[in-house]
Amino acid sequence: MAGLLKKPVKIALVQLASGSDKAANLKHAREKVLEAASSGAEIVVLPECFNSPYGTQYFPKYAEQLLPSPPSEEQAPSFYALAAMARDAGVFLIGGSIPEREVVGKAGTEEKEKEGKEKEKLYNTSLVFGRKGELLATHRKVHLFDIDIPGGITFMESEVLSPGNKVTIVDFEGYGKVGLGICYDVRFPELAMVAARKGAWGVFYPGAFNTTTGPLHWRLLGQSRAVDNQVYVAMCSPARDESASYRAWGHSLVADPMGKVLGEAGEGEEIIYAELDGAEIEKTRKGIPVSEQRRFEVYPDVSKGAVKYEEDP
Ligand SMILES: NC(=O)CC(=O)C(=O)O
Repeated sequence: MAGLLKKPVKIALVQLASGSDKAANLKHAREKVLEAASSGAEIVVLPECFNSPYGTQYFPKYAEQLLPSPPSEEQAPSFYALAAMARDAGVFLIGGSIPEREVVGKAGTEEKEKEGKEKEKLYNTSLVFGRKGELLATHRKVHLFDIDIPGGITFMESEVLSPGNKVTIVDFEGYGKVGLGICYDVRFPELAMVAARKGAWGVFYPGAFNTTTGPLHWRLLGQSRAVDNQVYVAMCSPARDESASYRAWGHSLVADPMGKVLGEAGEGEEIIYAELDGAEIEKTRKGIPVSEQRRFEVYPDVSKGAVKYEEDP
């Protein structure tokens, strides 16, 4: 009987170097996605904010209107570029994340009349495309990155962004289901736990940790989510740009269901490949059967009850 991961799959994490020129970033991402596909990858992942520099000052300028369907290629170039990359490479593409603009209170609506003007909300959003370039899922970063470490880093995504409100699980036809989170989401075990208990074989995180938190937490969190749930975990970072206001940690990595790191990048641009096999999930779960040993009479099952899980898009 096929397990959660229905057949072995090769994945690629593209630790992309990007800058301030959106068109150049999209072109470069396309080259790398095609390169990964020509090396046999069937699922390709891009980093958080791969089409822009990362920072609250950049989100409004780079944001595109994406949903329910993008207005035009001119207004949503990243959406169309990602769809074309997935189609031309023939891969499942987890398109990192990009700043998204949602116009609320449209002209003529009651909300608009009350407010007297159109308003907009911004999100940090990941788009997932299938092999024919069709949109499979969208995930808006649920946990906004608001931290203040004296002498380290202060970052307040919530000054500009609104959070997403759902757990995202996407079905890759022929392979099975994966969960999706963006960066800071990895610090919240519940998202990965819900996805795993709903049958995901892996959890994918486009992310951009930094040089303060990255050294201690990035790898630890990736391994923790893998071990907690006995699933594969993949985390894909941008390459470090020493001249940027936000210096990404890099170190894109894949952890297996035992928590072993199968591949990890350095700080520069690089593609990390890993071959994933569902038999590893079954072997781990047979040897350490935590999923049968849970004590839901002692604590609640977070995958039950008030879980927001909407069909995508
Ligand atoms: N950039 C993030 O969302 C998260 C991060 O850098 C951290 O948690 O540390």
